[in-house]
Amino acid sequence: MPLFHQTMKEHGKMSITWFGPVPRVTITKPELVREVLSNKFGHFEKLKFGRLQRLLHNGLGSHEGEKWAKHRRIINPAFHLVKLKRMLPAFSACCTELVNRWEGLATGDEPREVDVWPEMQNLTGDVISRAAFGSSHLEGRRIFQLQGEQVVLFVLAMNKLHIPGYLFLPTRANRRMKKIDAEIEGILKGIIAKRENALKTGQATSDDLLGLLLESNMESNTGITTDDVIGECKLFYVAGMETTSVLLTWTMIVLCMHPEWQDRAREEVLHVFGASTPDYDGLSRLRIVTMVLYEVLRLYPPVTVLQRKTYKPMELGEVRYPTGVVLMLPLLCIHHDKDIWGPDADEFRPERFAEGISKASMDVLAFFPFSWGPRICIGQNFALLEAKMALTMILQHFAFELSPAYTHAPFPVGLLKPEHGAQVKLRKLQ
Ligand code: HEM
Repeated sequence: MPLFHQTMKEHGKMSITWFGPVPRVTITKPELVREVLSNKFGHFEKLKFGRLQRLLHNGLGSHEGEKWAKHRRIINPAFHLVKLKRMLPAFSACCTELVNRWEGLATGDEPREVDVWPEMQNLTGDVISRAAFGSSHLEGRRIFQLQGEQVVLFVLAMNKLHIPGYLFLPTRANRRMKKIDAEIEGILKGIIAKRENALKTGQATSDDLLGLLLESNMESNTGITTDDVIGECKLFYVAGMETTSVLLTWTMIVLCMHPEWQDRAREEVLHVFGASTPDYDGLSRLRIVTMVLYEVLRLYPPVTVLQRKTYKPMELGEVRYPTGVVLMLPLLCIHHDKDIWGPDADEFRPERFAEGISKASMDVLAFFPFSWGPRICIGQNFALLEAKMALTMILQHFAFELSPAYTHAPFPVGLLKPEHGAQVKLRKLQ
């Protein structure tokens, strides 16, 4: 993030820049970041991208006030521990498919080159489809392919948003975005109609996310509408698929760069599970794997910057802000701050998490890859469980190293992605 880096170098850790007529204040002191994210007095709101945002999703992540509180209350139970445990067979089924496909590729003694980034996108898209739609997950597959394309078009359109009415122009990209949106809505409406019929005749369980949303949709007055259900389903693909896929991608890349940690993680996995399918209790006991995932989330947080806007005049850290100021919280910079993490802040050292998050740095508030406060990521336990399951099964079956074709270029477009892919050589373990 060269702009943040340069601004902080020239003007210090707290600075102001202008985005056209909008003042943007960068805040990097962890206690101030925490104050913004805890939003005790409701003075901060999320940024709105209007029509463009609705083309991508219209769910929990963009709601405010009562609507947000109601949706969060309805969706929360889908992420309770007991529900997550029930999702584990779906996680392992998706991972088994991945391992089988890779085993088919890496036959013989020769290592086989694979770009693991699209592989991880497929995996996490499959996992979300199963968790959200249960038995209709195959129909959901098409959605994540379409949503993947929509995210790319969304990021390109963001750069042109300052041209008023741009979205209404019949450019090729705009027409494609609308077509994708219509196709996704069509698939979701089909899945929803099928499930509603099944619910009415008492055939379906409400265990998955769609079931929970529809149950609430059927409660008159207090429930949510069918459009809301569609908005939330779209969001789950955007929020849950790309984030976890980049976490897994960076984890594989970093474990290639640090084979000693790959060996340690594999030793632990084989010690706990041998060749068996991972279960919940075993996954919760994985210490080295957890330390590795935390250190990857610190160095390569999928979400690199959070943004909020002042909704009313307010005071923060002895500075008084008017309405409409954008507050930039560059979590990537805070995760790399040498004053907080020590002189080796840029190095991969999972052992800093050996005694948990609270002892990893000089400031317990400085690690927040899933954000903080009331709007903390609803899927963080889901994502960590999924990542542990996938990494465990990969380590059980393969050793991996970087391919000469790989170029290290973390690239923050929307999320922190590998600009030129993630080519890795896989060797099947006997
Ligand atoms: C490594 C994986 C993930 C990371 C790093 C991550 C990170 C985040 C962050 C930083 C936010 C806060 C955004 C903001 O306030 O501006 C967020 C919100 C959210 N995340 Fe995640 N996320 C991950 C996985 C998931 C998964 C798997 C799901 C769903 C299955 C999910 C669903 C959501 C939702 C619905 C919100 C909005 C919550 C609200 O506004 O109340 N995320 N995530």
